[in-house]
Amino acid sequence: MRFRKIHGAGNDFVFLSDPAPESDNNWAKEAEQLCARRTGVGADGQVISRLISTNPALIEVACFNADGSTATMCGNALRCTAWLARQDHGLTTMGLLMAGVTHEAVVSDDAVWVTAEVGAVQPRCVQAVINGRPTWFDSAHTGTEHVVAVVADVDSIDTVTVGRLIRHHADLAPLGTNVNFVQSAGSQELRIRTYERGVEAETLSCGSGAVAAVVIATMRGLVARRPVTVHNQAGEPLTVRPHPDRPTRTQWVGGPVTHTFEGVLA
Ligand SMILES: N[C@H](CCC[C@H](N)C(=O)O)C(=O)O
Repeated sequence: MRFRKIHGAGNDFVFLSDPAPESDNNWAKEAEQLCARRTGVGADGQVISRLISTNPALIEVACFNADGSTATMCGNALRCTAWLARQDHGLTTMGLLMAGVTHEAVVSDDAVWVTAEVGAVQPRCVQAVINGRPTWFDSAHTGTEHVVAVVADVDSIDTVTVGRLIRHHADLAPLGTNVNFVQSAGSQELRIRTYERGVEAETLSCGSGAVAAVVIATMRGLVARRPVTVHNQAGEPLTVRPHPDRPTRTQWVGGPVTHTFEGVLA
């Protein structure tokens, strides 16, 4: 089977596009094997995409985390899927159906944009001591579980240690959460670091995490309800902006997509 390796602002995926309908693969197990950094292709996740209609253009997307768990939303995987849909099918606008939710997508030459739906927000849902300072995390559901802590300096955080602590916090069981650390970086600019559930590590960027960060940063008065640049560990910022028709419910997240290599699975 052919695969393509693509990253969305540093969040990397193994893509299997339009697999034969009769293939009865155990995708979760396949994801675990293919995402392994030493013994597989190496990725944060595996994405299976299928064009299910051309008019209107609709693509079904399934995303598995590196540990084989299912991601109900992955902004960067959706952005990469949309980029591929332009390559493969010449589509520049389309719907992307993931975990029962249809996301809008727009592909331009310099960025790929997808929508994220914003659900429940809960201020101060869990606390941790970070560098000796008790710090609250607010939660924001952006298609998947995210918590966000506003901190003075994201570089000073041991993201893996604190991330794991919060990800496994008893109050957030059994689902757990992705964990974001956010810092104000000027007018309409944030810096972010994300510990991702399912990868169980810090990733270089996270689309739904960037959206959660902007939702919480807006609530906390760090940014206004206008486009926000979110600087990540990849050095390839994502931009988050409110959907003009439903600014409180839906955000667009956009940024670069890079096709790095492709091959055939042995
Ligand atoms: N990196 C992804 C999020 C993956 C979410 C996943 N870690 C989970 O919650 O299962 C993004 O760009 O939105």
